[in-house]
Amino acid sequence: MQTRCALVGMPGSGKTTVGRQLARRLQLPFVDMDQRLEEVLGTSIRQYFEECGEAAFRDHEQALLAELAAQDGPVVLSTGGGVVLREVNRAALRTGFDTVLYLRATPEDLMRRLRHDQNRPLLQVEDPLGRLRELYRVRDPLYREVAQHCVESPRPTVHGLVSMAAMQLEMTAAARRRR
Ligand SMILES: Nc1ncnc2c1ncn2[C@@H]1O[C@H](COP(=O)(O)OP(=O)(O)O)[C@@H](O)[C@H]1O
Ligand SMILES: O=C(O)C1=C[C@@H](OP(=O)(O)O)[C@@H](O)[C@H](O)C1
Ligand SMILES: [Mg+2]
Repeated sequence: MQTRCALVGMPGSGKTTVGRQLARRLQLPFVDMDQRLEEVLGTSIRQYFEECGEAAFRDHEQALLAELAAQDGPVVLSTGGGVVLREVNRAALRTGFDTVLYLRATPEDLMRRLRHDQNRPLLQVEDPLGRLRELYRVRDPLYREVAQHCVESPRPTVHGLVSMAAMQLEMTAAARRRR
């Protein structure tokens, strides 16, 4: 299948894990924005946040998304959870990709997954669940605004999410062919 798909969602929703497996299943090139940014910045995201701050990170994220959105050719793109915060990024997602999928998960589920994770700078706080709830309150409407489809399940497994995402892309591609 030839498609340009982007995955959005909260940190821990599975964008990186599901995106990689989805790309493998559909035999499409895979790009993870955070992995690319770590290569460009020459350091980990967490380290970069600590040394240069979130705003500097967001500028690099915006520049990379603009570059990726201007390319053509099939791709599965896993974004970082905060990419939807800037309107210019939401516009790039809308214009640069055929399909944007929102991997939705509740703050409580995300907390269970990320309890021992030290790589997400925004969650290295005293009350990470409170932070996740606050991020979710602000971002859930933005993910919904930018995505055509919401991929969710009460008991999601990575395999289940990959299947749901693949099905959604097949349906979108078929609808496009009929038009
Ligand atoms: N649906 C899921 N069910 C259980 N664990 C998951 C699921 N999605 C992701 N994970 C796990 O949660 C962690 C964060 O996933 P990741 O793909 O890095 O999320 P994101 O890129 O959205 O921040 C990883 O350890 C991953 O294996
Ligand atoms: O939610 C966020 O603002 C961020 C999420 C991270 O990516 P994941 O969503 O893959 O964790 C990474 O881009 C950075 O730490 C900021
Ligand atoms: Mg990720």
